[in-house]
Amino acid sequence: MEGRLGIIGAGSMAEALLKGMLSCKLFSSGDVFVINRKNDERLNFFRENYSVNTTRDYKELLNGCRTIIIAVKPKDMGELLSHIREYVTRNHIIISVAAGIDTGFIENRLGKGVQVVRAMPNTSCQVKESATAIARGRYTGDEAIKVAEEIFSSVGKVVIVEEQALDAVTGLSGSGPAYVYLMLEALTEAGIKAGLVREISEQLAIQTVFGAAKMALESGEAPVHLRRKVTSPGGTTMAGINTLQQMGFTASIMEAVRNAAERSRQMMMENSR
Ligand SMILES: NC(=O)C1=CN([C@@H]2O[C@H](COP(=O)(O)OP(=O)(O)OC[C@H]3O[C@@H](n4cnc5c(N)ncnc54)[C@H](OP(=O)(O)O)[C@@H]3O)[C@@H](O)[C@H]2O)C=CC1
Ligand SMILES: O=C(O)[C@@H]1CCC=N1
Repeated sequence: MEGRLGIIGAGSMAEALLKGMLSCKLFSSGDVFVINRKNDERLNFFRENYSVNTTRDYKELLNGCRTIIIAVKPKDMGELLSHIREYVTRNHIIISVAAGIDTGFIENRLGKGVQVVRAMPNTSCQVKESATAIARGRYTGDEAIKVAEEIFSSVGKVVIVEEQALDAVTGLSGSGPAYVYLMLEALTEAGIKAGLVREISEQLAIQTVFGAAKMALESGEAPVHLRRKVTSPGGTTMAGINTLQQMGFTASIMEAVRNAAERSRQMMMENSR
């Protein structure tokens, strides 16, 4: 991609994104500038491991880069926006991945009709398998959306949604990898309890989740049909599925996504105070 990329925040999301983008050569490391607030070790780590440029100067970052990814915690957004406000222009493309911070919040604090894209990727960016949703702000042109689409397509799949869908997206696919890891932890422990050694149990659990996701992606069949194919009447799967449902598996997933989406909405309220 042409031009330079500025990344504000040097945490786990920034690293996952950067790793994915560099590995598919969307940007060369010399064209990427990373800034954080105080953690020197983290900036050194980015410089040494990814050969990107690092700075502590918002002016340098904003003057040198047209496309900016903001990856700071939602609670730090207000303070950050007040620091960069004077350097941001209408030519910039500001992409925020912060959960629960809407484009209006960013537009109001940056002023002057800045182009903002709100994105919700997940940490699987690192292996180029993110599920990302993006939404445009009030002043965002088609070219800015294309740039964001290109960035997140380089690290996985992208859907474009209306902004009101982003809390639901956050509860489902933003937080989703953690639900799957929890399931992997549980499957591994269950396998051990059923008599397997840890290494084998974990390997089987991971490959099973990977294989099931790949089937759902590639077979063109709905998950409900794929599930029925595994479940022989009176067989082992039925015994397992019945237990899962008796213990509220579907209900707990529905409630988890609902609660996470609600938390995303709450975060907006907390941060706009
Ligand atoms: N982790 C995930 O799975 C996902 C996270 N997100 C979103 O990504 C964002 C980042 O999350 P995550 O990477 O987990 O958080 P981290 O805490 O790992 O990283 C946040 C980074 O922001 C830096 N920072 C804070 N304030 C400023 C500032 N004013 N200027 C420059 N840098 C600053 C911090 O550096 P320092 O301490 O030096 O200030 C830190 O390096 C969040 O908004 C989150 O909602 C979105 C999707 C998935
Ligand atoms: O837990 C969080 O708040 C962030 C947003 C989505 C995933 N992690």
